[in-house]
Amino acid sequence: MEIIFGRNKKEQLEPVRARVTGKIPAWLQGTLLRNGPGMHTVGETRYNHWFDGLALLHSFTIRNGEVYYRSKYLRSDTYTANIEANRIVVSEFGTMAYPDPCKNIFSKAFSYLSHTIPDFTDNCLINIMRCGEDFYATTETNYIRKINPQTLETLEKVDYRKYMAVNLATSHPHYDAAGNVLNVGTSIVDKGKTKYVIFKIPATLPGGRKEGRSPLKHTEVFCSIAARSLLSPSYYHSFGVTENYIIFLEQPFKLDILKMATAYIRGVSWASCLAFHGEDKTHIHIVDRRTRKPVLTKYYTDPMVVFHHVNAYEEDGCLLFDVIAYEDGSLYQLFYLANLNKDFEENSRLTSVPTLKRFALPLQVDKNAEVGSNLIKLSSTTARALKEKDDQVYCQPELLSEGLELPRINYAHNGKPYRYVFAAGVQWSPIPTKIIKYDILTKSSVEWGEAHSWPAEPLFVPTPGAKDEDDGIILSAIVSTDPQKSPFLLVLDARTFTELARASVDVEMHLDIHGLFIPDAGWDLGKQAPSQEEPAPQT
Ligand SMILES: CC1=C(/C=C/C(C)=C/C=C/C(C)=C/C=O)C(C)(C)CCC1
Ligand SMILES: [Fe+2]
Repeated sequence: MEIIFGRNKKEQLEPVRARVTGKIPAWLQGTLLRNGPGMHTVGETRYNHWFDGLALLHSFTIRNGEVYYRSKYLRSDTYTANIEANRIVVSEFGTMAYPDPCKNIFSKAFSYLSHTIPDFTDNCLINIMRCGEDFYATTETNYIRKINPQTLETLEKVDYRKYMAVNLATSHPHYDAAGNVLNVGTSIVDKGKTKYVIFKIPATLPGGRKEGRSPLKHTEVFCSIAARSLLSPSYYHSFGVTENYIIFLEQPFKLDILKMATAYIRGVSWASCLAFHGEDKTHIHIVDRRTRKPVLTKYYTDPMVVFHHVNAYEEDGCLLFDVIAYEDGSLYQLFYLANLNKDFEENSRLTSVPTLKRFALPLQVDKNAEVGSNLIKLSSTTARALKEKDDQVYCQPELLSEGLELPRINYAHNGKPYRYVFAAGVQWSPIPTKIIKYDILTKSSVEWGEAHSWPAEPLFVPTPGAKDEDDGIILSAIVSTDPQKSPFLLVLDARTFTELARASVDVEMHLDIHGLFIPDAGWDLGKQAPSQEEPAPQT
C-alpha cells in the first residue's frame, strides 16, 4: 500500500498512446484533466500526510476513439524550492518544514512573530478550476496556479489576497450558466474580524479578453458571513448552491488560529490545529443570491463533519441539500502515510462511515407554527425541520445511503432537482474499491468494481443533446494494487454502468483527487450549469 500511496511517481511528459479495448463513443472528444499528490519524498525528507504530496497533474486526451496519457508535476514555488534544496522546505497540511535548519530558537521565534498568519504553500494538488478560458490548479490556501490544460505547463501564481482578504479558499468552486465562478474563502482576523467570504470571479471581461487582462482582477465579494468565533473559524471543503440560495455549513470541525500562529515555533503541523468539537452544533447558513444577504432564520443540526456537498435544490418553499456527512473529523487522520502501510486494512478503519444525508429547510417559517412542530410537509423526503424558540430551526436529515465519497452529479442539474449521484464506494476504509450510481428516487444503486482495482472519483460527461439526466458516460482512472495489471481509464455507460471501453497505459499512475473534463468542441457553458447570470444586487 505504501508503494501505491507514498512512492514518488515519474512524470510522463511525452503523451503515450493507450491500448484501447471496447469502443469509446465517437462523440467523446476532449481531455480529462486531474490533479493529486505524486511525490512524498524529497531527498532524505518525507512528508507525513498523503495530502502533503507535490501536485502531479495528469490528463487523458480522447480523440477519435484513441486515448493519450501524460503527466507533469506542477512547477509551484513549493516544488521548485524543495527540488533546489533537495529536501522539504515548505510546510504542508501534515508536515511543518523549516527552510533554514541552522536557525536557532530565537530566530525561529522572530520569524513566527513576523508572520502571525504564515505564507502558505502554492502546492495546488486538490482540483482544477475553470475560469473563463483559463484553468487553475487549486488547493485550500490563498494561492492558485494557472496551468496550460494541454501541455500541463505551470503558468502564473495567483494570490487571492491581491483581490480580497481571504487566507483560505475551497478547491470546490461552483459555476453558473455563464461560467462565472462562485467560491467561499475564510478571512482570518482581518480588521478585527474573521469571516467566511463568498466571492465571484467573472468568466468574461467587459470589452472582451485582451492580453494581460485577467478575470481575477474583477473578483467581487458577493456576501460575507461573520464567523461565530474570531479565533476558531470552521474548516470546510465545499459548499452548496441552488438557483436562488447558497448553503454554507459552519461545522464544529474548527481551525484554532492561536495554535496555527504558534505551530511553526512548536514544531507541529497545520493538521494538529484542526479539531472536532462534538459538543457544538452545525450551523447552516443560507444566503439569498438575489439580495446577496444571509437569510435571518437560525437553522442548525447535530454536530457533523462534511467534506463534500453533493447537490441542492428548491422544492415547494423548501431548500433541500444533500451532503456526505461523518460523525467526527477522523477521516483526515487516516491519510497519514504511516497508517497507509501494509497493515493499512487494520490501521485505516473509518470510525464513522460516510453517509449521504438529505436536509430540508423551510424558506419561510410560519410565525404561528407551534414550537416543536415539523415545518417540512414534502412527500419526497422524511427530513424534518423542527420549529424552536427565537427563530431557531432544528434540522433532522433523512439518511439516504452509506459508503459513498467523492460524489459527482450531472452538472446540468446542479442547483436543480436531480436523481443520480455518481460516487466512489468506500466502506470501512477510506480507499474506494467501487464506483456507484445511486438513484435517490428508488433508493437503489448499481456498481462497477474489479479485483485489485482502486477507482478515482467518477466523472459524468453528458451525451451531446442528452435529455435524460443519466444519458452520458462515466470516466474514472483506475489504479491497480496488482503490479501485473496496468492502470487504465475506464469508460462506463452512465445509464447501465456497463463498461464501454478501457484504455490501459504502462505507466506508474498516482491516485488522484479531483478534476474535470474539457470537451474539444469548446465548452457550451449554457449546458454545463443550470442557473442564469446573477441579477444586480438590490441594495
Ligand atoms: C496547507 C494548509 C491547509 C491544507 C489543507 C489541505 C491540503 C486539505 C486537503 C483536503 C482534501 C484533499 C480533501 C478531500 O476530500 C489548511 C488546513 C486548509 C490550512 C492551512 C494550510
Ligand atoms: Fe474534495
